[in-house]
Amino acid sequence: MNFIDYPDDELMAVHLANTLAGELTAALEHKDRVLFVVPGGTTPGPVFDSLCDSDLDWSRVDVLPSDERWLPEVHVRSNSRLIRERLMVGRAAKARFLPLYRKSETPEPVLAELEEAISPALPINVCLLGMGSDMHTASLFPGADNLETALDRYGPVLVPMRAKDVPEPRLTLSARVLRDALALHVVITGQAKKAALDRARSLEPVKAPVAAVLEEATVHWAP
Ligand SMILES: O=C1O[C@H](COP(=O)(O)O)[C@@H](O)[C@H](O)[C@H]1O
Repeated sequence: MNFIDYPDDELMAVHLANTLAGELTAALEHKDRVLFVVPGGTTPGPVFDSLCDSDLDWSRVDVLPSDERWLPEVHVRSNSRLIRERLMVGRAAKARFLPLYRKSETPEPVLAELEEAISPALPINVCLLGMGSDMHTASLFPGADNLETALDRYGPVLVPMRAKDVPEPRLTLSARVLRDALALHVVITGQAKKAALDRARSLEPVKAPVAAVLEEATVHWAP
């Protein structure tokens, strides 16, 4: 794991956005289309604000959420909504969005359809993840019903997930797919998440799911 700490979150957003733009540009030199995975939640907004006007060929970038809260896209908690409103604007509006949601009460009936839509775009070229202070990343939550499947090294691409205290069903990329990303970053802010990261480094992924991706990752932290 590589760890970068920044004096504040504004500097982190700008620096991280530059890093991601550089990696996307480099990937576009070798591939026709590149796959960029991004998180939802509260942390990545400022990174998206800085990244969306980067001068790169967004028309050849596929943007895929790391996980989705099973809610209509108009819902304020929808990860897709955040990504569309904060990342896929300005120059980045030309990117193609690969949703992890279809209109259905639960993820299971549309799982195969979604997996079929995203599998041809794999592996991930550039991946940005968030982390909760409970040590979850994407929707790999400690104690979640399908965590074992999602952590399996031969596991599927997508895994539906339900966890205590998580208000809606989730759909998440599996640890295997995230770990296979050619460039992998985790962005976190605040002392509580720094303490959670330190704790996760000495735990098994089944207790601290973020540990499943840390070895390959660069973690960006600001107070
Ligand atoms: O529920 C989720 O949480 C994580 C972390 O979110 P944050 O609000 O603490 O930044 C996020 O990375 C994930 O995409 C989201 O579904």
